[in-house]
Amino acid sequence: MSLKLILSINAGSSSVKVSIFTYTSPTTKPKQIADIQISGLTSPPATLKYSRNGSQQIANKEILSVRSAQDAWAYILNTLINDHDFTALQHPDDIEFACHRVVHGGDYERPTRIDQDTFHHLEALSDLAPLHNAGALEIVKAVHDKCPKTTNIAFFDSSFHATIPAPAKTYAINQDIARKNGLRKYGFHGLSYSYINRVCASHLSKPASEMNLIALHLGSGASACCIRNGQSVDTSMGLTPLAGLPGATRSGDVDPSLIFHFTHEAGKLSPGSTKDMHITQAEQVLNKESGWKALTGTTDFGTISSKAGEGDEMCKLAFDIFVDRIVGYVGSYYVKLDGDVDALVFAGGLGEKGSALREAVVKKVGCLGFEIDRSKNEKPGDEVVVDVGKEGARHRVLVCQTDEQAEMAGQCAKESDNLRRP
Ligand SMILES: Nc1ncnc2c1ncn2[C@@H]1O[C@H](COP(=O)(O)OP(=O)(O)O)[C@@H](O)[C@H]1O
Ligand SMILES: CC(=O)OP(=O)(O)O
Ligand SMILES: [Mg+2]
Repeated sequence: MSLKLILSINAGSSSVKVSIFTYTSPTTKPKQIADIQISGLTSPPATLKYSRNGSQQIANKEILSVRSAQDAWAYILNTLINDHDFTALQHPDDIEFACHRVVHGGDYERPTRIDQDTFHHLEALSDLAPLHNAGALEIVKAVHDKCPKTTNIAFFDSSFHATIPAPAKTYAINQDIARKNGLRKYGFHGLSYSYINRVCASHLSKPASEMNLIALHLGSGASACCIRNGQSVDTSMGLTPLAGLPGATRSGDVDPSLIFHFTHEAGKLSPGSTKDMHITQAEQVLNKESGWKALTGTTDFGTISSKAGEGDEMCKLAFDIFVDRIVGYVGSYYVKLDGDVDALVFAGGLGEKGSALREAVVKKVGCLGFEIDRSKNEKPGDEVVVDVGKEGARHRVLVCQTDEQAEMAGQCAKESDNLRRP
């Protein structure tokens, strides 16, 4: 019999990333054997990258036909199955577990096997994560159809934030209605924060349960997380991933009244709604037509950052808005941690690649004891965690190559005996 595989699927708002792992037992760490991703879904043409056993097979191939998470998944599965040299994955039955990153998990606090009931519960949450859940569930359906023997497990971005205390997660609104409708802060990017906490703990030789971090996951969607003793005690996203920091197409926090002055049709159903997902014009505007795209015309922060450096006015404004909002969270979380901070951590596409952004943020929070080492910051290298702070500074600054797929695979292997279908 061939080796059993875990396939981890991460449907982000601008990308679909899939990693394939082998595993032998619940106590051994899964080994990544292939990684394939399609990114740039919000700034076409999308590009494909594929590597197997550490060697690159495809580098940045432009694929004009792919425009959605579903297209991306179909393209990825085809690429894997048609790679006849990928001997570990020759047949769909080789995949024992498919791990799906599901952004909004409502009250789910643990990874959950997806049966019909769970699927319907998650469908009901799609309206609360309009850039994510519906796409992820389409992929679940496709795996279910194409790989009938595979067990599908949902891993929730919101689970890591189940520890946020009441004052931080409660909105100051009528609590009867809040409870009835589940209106509270959930928080997202939790798979990433869980991974960041663990690998940074190992980098600093500290137990994961004693880590105090201000962690920034800055991707197409961006958030900040305050971690005390290895647990989330606050985060910037809220009921939905719209709250907090701006993103590629998201406004982040605005005065809630703003939308009624922006359009008189705020409450009407948006033409962007589908059979499975209902969103209002307000949600359409603030989730899909705002952020970097609205300010600069592009969702690629790499481009924005370099144009800002060349003096483009709107790109500079977008860059400065981001720095302004990020440092607001760093200051707030520094106070929540009573200044007892092991590190400020940058992760996610922009956090890992955006050296100018890191430099600008760290400079602004210099008064708290963070300092950047410019040469380390320019080229942090390929290690999972790298120090980019100045030696001798009061607090450390780290860059972490976060890996939501590895986080899911690790948790899946550990709990495989419980997650397997009876
Ligand atoms: N060199 C760069 N500098 C700054 N940002 C970058 C750079 N390269 C890519 N990015 C940003 O990273 C984003 C993708 O981040 P990622 O975390 O992979 O996205 P997702 O939210 O889809 O998971 C891109 O949209 C782009 O804005
Ligand atoms: C929650 C969220 O915004 O995720 P992503 O950054 O992957 O789009
Ligand atoms: Mg992401």
